[in-house]
Amino acid sequence: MAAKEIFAHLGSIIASLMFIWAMFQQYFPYELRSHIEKYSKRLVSFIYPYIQITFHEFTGERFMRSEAYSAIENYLSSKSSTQAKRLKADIVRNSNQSLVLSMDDHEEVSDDFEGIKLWWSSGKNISKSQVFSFYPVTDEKRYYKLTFHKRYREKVLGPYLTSVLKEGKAIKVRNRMRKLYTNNGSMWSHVVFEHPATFQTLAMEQEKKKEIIDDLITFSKAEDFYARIGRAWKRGYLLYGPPGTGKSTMIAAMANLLGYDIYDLELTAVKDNTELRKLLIETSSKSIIVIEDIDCSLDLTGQRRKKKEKEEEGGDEKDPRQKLVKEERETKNSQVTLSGLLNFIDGLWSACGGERLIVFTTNHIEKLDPALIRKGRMDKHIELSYCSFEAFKALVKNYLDIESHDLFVRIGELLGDTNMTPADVAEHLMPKTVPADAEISLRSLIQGLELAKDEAKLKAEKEAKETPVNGEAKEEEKEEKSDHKLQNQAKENGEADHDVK
Ligand SMILES: Nc1ncnc2c1ncn2[C@@H]1O[C@H](COP(=O)(O)OP(=O)(O)OP(=O)(O)O)[C@@H](O)[C@H]1O
Ligand SMILES: [Mg+2]
Repeated sequence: MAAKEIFAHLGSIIASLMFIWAMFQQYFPYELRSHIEKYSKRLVSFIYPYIQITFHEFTGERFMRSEAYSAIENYLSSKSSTQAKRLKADIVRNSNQSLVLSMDDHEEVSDDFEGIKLWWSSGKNISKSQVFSFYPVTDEKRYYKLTFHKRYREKVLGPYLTSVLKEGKAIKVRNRMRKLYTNNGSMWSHVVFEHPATFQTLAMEQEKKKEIIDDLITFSKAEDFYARIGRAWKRGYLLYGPPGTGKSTMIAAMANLLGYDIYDLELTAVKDNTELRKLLIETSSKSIIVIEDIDCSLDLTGQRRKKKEKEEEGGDEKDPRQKLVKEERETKNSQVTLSGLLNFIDGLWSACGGERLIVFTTNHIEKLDPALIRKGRMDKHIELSYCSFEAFKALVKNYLDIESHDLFVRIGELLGDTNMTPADVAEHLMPKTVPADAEISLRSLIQGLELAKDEAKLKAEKEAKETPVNGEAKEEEKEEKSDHKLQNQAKENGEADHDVK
């Protein structure tokens, strides 16, 4: 009964206060009112020891959302979900479509920074549009307000706000939709990148996998280190191995691990070095620039072939018409040169900020120019090879969800004797029935392995028979190889960066 009376009283007091406030606003002359408001605010700030900072959603240019506001929104999202009672929910389209909660208007959450207590509250100002319309548009201006004791002014304005903005931006990067860019001539176009590959699902030796993950994480956190030693914040990876051993899969896993965008650069579609420069300058920070099958996209053997061509055509060049035709053909073929690419890996990066990984893949590492893959350009060389027993166990855990089986011993033996790629092994392990029957898949794998072993044996026998006949050809090949070696040595001795045209 008593509580009811109190509420009744409270109600009437609030009603009277509101009435007085309305009268005050209506009948007090404007000048007087603003004076009273000004002085009352001063009085309040004199007694009230707290400082308030407001961060508006839109500042200056009306349609530009304030960066600080969205960073704070992200920063507060984790705090709001545990503290605020009224929340707003929204779906963020990232790799796992998570639900993001933020605090609703007029909610408050507290925060703690080195023992300092602070309060964040959200609110909105509603101003009616001045334009007359049948559907009056109300203009909502949201803001966040930070309140703290004036004693901590310096600490809050400096380190605290910096850390809030930094963390907020980092959360935004984590939540954003990632993109896969491809170049169409000299333009990038992009689609949403949603590849499910992760390092957990990647089949390779555990130790090697851990080393790569550690390397990537260290790189992504080393901004200060790279700045201190005066190097551009970039790292080159060369992934090599036979087709179907997981090179492309690993690139997707890298992007998923670090939350980077991917720029899949198709060199054959790039006209010349100028276009390459333009494309690379347009790439954003936090990205992986991928050039697949580098040996195929860049004609590294071109130099030698052109020399031979010149020798053959040496006599004809006196004829100006033929010379013209030849030059024309050369300019048509002239695409990106090795030196153009090298300049980019080395030169440009120092100029534009932000972290970048550059990944080359190839099936034939021996064909690559040593200038391209020396340390500093391609810092880490990763070999992806045929399926080992350890890699098989990882695959079988993913595909069939088993960790041991009687047939594993036989499979282990066969994997040691034959070269089968993880892609082929994976194909055998694909469930063939619903529900999956592990035994059927494993037997199919054994059959496949036995077949591959027999084929390899036949091939070896055939080659052994043909060897004496092909002896001369082998000799020639050897000569070519030593020729190549000599060239490479010459390049390493200082003229590494010259054009290979
Ligand atoms: N190490 C691996 N772990 C898990 N799956 C793998 C692995 N290697 C290959 N696969 C499977 O095989 C398929 C082909 O692999 P991927 O495209 O990565 O090969 P690649 O090395 O890029 O081949 P290519 O040289 O022809 O481009 C993938 O879809 C993937 O599912
Ligand atoms: Mg590939």
